[in-house]
Amino acid sequence: MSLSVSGVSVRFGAFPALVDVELEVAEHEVVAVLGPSGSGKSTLLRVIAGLQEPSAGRVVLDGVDVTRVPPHRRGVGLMFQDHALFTHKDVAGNIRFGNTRADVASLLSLVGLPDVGPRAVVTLSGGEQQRVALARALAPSPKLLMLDEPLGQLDRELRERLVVELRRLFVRLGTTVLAVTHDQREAFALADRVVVMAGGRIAQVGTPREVWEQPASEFVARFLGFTNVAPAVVRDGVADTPWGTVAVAAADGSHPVLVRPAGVLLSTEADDVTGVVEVATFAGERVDVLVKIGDAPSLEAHCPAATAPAVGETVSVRLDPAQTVVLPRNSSE
Ligand SMILES: Nc1ncnc2c1ncn2[C@@H]1O[C@H](COP(=O)(O)OP(=O)(O)OP(=O)(O)O)[C@@H](O)[C@H]1O
Repeated sequence: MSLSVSGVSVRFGAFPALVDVELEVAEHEVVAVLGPSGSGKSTLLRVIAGLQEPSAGRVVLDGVDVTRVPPHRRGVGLMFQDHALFTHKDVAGNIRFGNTRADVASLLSLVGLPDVGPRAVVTLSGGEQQRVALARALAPSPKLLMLDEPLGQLDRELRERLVVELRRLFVRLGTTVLAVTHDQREAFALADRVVVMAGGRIAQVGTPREVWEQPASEFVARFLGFTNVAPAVVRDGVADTPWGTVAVAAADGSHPVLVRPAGVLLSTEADDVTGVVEVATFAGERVDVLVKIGDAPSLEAHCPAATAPAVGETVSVRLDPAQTVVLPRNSSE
């Protein structure tokens, strides 16, 4: 099922929860909606599901305007953050609640739990309950499946495993999926495209790679976890940053600049810019280092473990142009 959201706004009293949101999702596409708490992700899902009436705008499913169609007639499935299984029913009973004619055995084998039908819900682990909730959401064979923080409550290791399973399952089923998450790694692993929201607006839409490589604003860059963002003055293809100069392809003027931690090159050879290692955190194959250069904000560097400097060491700092991104000057945040 294809989805088109156009000009959707939602106000709660004077508070604008969604502002003129435009979003197109193609049939079979998996899209993740990403953003900080309160940015409007759940509200957007609720508008599409028909649980929240928009103050303005339209929701179109497969070419049909459903803005005034009640939720149960939209053919969309919704799985909420707190998966809200009925604890007084067994697993099979929970799945049939969504659809009395559901093929419980196939749905359970689809989510990798073939034998749990007769089990009491409370005897399942958190991850198993999450999968049962997914099986229940899939029971009516929705053409558009919407998931609100599908892996929200689980620990990181389980989430990383389940997200790969979910992705495979969606590809196999060919269902159009819209999934809300506040975790960028989860969004990147799950989705064909991600939508980054900020303050009720869409801050960026793109493939995970596009968003990672070229954040649309300083806000998006910081939300993705990049901390090396600072104002720079560009002249003749060279950006003057608080951490030294670096070649960039940008017009002259002031721009925020992002330097990815892998592009902060540290060495013990004498060079123009030097700093002192404040923190060195072992992270397996690499060491995450914070370097203090004069009064500049601390600079994060990812160093190969074999050559990483120690705390207190003085190091030369160079910035790799290939890992430097000039961000738009007038970011909306
Ligand atoms: N029924 C409501 N009445 C008033 N304000 C609301 C209502 N529902 C949501 N809001 C507000 O709208 C904003 C967006 O809420 P929403 O739940 O969509 O955010 P979110 O991005 O899903 O956040 P989270 O990641 O914390 O779930 C929040 O500031 C929230 O407090």
